[in-house]
Amino acid sequence: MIKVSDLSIPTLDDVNASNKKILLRIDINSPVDKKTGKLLDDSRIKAHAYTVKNLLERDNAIVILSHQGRPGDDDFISLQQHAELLSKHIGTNVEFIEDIIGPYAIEKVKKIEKGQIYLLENVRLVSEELIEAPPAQQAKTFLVRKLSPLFDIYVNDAFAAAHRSQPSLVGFPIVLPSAAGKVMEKEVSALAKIFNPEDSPKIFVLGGGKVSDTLKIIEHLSKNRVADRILTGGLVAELFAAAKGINLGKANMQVLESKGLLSLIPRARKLLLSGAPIEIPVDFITEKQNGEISEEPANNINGIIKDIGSTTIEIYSSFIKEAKVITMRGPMGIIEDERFRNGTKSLLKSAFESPGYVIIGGGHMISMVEKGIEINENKVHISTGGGALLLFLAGDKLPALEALHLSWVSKGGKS
Ligand SMILES: Nc1ncnc2c1ncn2[C@@H]1O[C@H](COP(=O)(O)OP(=O)(O)OP(=O)(O)O)[C@@H](O)[C@H]1O
Ligand SMILES: O=C(O)[C@H](O)COP(=O)(O)O
Repeated sequence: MIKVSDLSIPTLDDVNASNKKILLRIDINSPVDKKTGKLLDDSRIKAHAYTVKNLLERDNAIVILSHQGRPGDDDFISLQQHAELLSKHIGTNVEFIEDIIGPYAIEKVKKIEKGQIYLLENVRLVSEELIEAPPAQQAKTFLVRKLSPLFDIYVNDAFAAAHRSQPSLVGFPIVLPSAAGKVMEKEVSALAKIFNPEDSPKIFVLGGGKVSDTLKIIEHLSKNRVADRILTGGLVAELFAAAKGINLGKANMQVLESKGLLSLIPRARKLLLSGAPIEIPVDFITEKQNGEISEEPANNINGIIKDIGSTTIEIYSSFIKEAKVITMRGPMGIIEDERFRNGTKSLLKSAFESPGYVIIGGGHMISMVEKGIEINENKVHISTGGGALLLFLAGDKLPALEALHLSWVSKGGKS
């Protein structure tokens, strides 16, 4: 049992997860190379392999659900590659089932035997999965009604998706005995232990491309007064620069417009005016149409913004070195291109060298942590979460954790 504020979260040891048919929700949403469609990083797959192995050792039959990307985006792809990588990390074959709730999947799941592992297709192909609603409502979806009668236990290991109130995350705990998996347990207990609200200064380094989500997170961090300083990069920085009235040039404003981000400017401006401790880069690495790469001050931009500049790196690094806790999510630049990785790499280096505690989250950010470097677990927590991690640190109750709590108390705290 894990206690998170007033929530009681059951673990695998609380639900007798042996010799059972288990529905396991994981989050193996991974960065994808736009050109080749290949996965760029398998950190999340590796992390969840540990839970699957644990369930396998307990003589269970395991059916796995996960999502990848969002409909309409380049990284909204099949889970075929994920099944291969999961097999590699577990050391046992994970059969990929190209179906979710159709007759093929249902027949396969009915016949699954102990020791077998199936990975169903990307759950976001089921349109219901994209609608957020309270657990009781999600329990009535086709997804939950079709799959739940085929299982004994539901295990939620998807910490990285725990901030979404989607059927695969909050619907099943209403109808099945449920528990947190090993990754969920490790994340929640580690973060609760290391993240002391009293420790300051707390610095958040927030970049990447999920601007709308990050804006919401900054609103929460600011409202709950959790952050002493928020260092922005990536498209998040561009939004705040535009909100501050900095002229980023026509081409960059067009990038913001094409991503539907201009409508977020009033909210970003409100945060700035309310005194939220948001820092904006003073220079950027840009690329012109003819391929020329330059470093330009924020108030005189001619190319397209691709990374933060060297003065920004210097200033941000000095803040990072003074912090007690540094949380980083979302890269500073377009890291898919090697030429624009320097900002992210340099800030990661500063964080690892700083005396403060470092929490790193988000698929792209994790992929930038050098493979093979020694991580001191007493000083660094590499989280599988991105948005979920930050909302958890902001003090929000995550819907998936609330649903596990509901499941537990509805059974009188018994399995
Ligand atoms: N200036 C920029 N302009 C456009 N895209 C950018 C810029 N800076 C970063 N990005 C893009 O942001 C994307 C990563 O952002 P994202 O918010 O998904 O981070 P993440 O670490 O993967 O977090 P999560 O796992 O929570 O999604 C990359 O594809 C990168 O190219
Ligand atoms: O990468 C993430 O943050 C999680 O997989 C959740 O994905 P989402 O932001 O598309 O819901």
